[in-house]
Amino acid sequence: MATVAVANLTKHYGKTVGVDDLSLQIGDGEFFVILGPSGAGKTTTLKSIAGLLDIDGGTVHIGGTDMTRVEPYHRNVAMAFESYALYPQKTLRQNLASPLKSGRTGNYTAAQQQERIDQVTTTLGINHLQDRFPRELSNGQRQRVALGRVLVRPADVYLLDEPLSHLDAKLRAEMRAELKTLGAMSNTTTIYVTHDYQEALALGTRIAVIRNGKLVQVDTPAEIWHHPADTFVARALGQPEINLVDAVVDGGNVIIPGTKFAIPVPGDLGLGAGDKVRIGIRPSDLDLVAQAEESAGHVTVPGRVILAERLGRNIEVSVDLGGTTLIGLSPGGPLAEEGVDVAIRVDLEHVHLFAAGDGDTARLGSAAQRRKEF
Ligand SMILES: Nc1ncnc2c1ncn2[C@@H]1O[C@H](COP(=O)(O)OP(=O)(O)OP(=O)(O)O)[C@@H](O)[C@H]1O
Repeated sequence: MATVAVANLTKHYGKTVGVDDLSLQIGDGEFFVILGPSGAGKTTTLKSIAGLLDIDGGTVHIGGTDMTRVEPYHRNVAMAFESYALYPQKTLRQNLASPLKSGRTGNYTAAQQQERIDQVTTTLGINHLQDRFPRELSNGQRQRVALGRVLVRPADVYLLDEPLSHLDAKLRAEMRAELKTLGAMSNTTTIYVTHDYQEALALGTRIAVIRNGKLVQVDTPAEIWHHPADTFVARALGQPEINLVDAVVDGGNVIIPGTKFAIPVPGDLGLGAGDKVRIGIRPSDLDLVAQAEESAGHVTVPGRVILAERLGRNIEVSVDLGGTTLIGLSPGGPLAEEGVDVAIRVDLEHVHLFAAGDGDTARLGSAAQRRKEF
């Protein structure tokens, strides 16, 4: 177990930005997730912590010790990559035993080795396959063995780079649950890279969202979900994506022009008449009701369902509010039908306000302000 502190980390590949002045503080025993789209700099960050890259600037401390110039071998971190190599001529058990034989992490008796192997293979659901060779395993099983090769070795920090990316959705969900128990069990500091927001929300004690090599927000999954720092973070989480709609301050209300959407202007944000903002509403926070009735703490707006498509367990509904369409997720029923006049109802706490603009714009007000806004 160890803390990890990355300060002002910078790495360029020629003219391409890998990471740019990135700072992260990771606590002892944390399961810390780095979330970001392809090319955001996730792998570059992990490799820098592992010592596998020549960085341009910044420092890496592990367990309070400056490791910036220390060879990877002496950092006592274990890193798993997206693509894994297994020894083809060794069984699953032998593949997992080899990291325990290197000697640098202590000497294990055969019984101790087997105990660790059993623990890891049980967690990963491959205990019954210990005598198989890699060629006798499915891709998903091979990926789990490769992950096992990392986890079997005691290390101060595990660095996992999209370890579930090659698994199908069902297996991924299962493995996610298993990894969570493993994290809780081993108590080792883990830094886990993914571009899958569900994985990030399910696994992370905290999540760092990065974009173009820069940190955008770092917080608990609940904070990131409920108080995204900007529209980029808001859009990165949730499927279907958060609705983002232009709005304007009119009198004491924020309104969406052309619709009956009106919410009181939140205090403390310094908004005045005519100011433009963007409203964000997650589809999962939008309920369909029969009519627009006043309801304390909510905004209700009449509209019409113009599209209803099944999306797994839910129906994705597009509701036209008068030239503005919002997407909602409904469990079904008579309101979730095309052509039906309905109203949408949203808890005011779930109405996000962002600065006006087309690209990524910032959340208005601090998280603390926003929480007591309405
Ligand atoms: N060896 C390299 N040479 C040149 N450019 C690189 C190299 N490695 C990474 N990059 C670039 O640096 C940026 C960050 O890459 P990185 O692999 O860290 O992103 P990532 O977030 O891990 O992406 P992915 O999810 O696709 O793996 C990208 O623009 C990438 O093209």
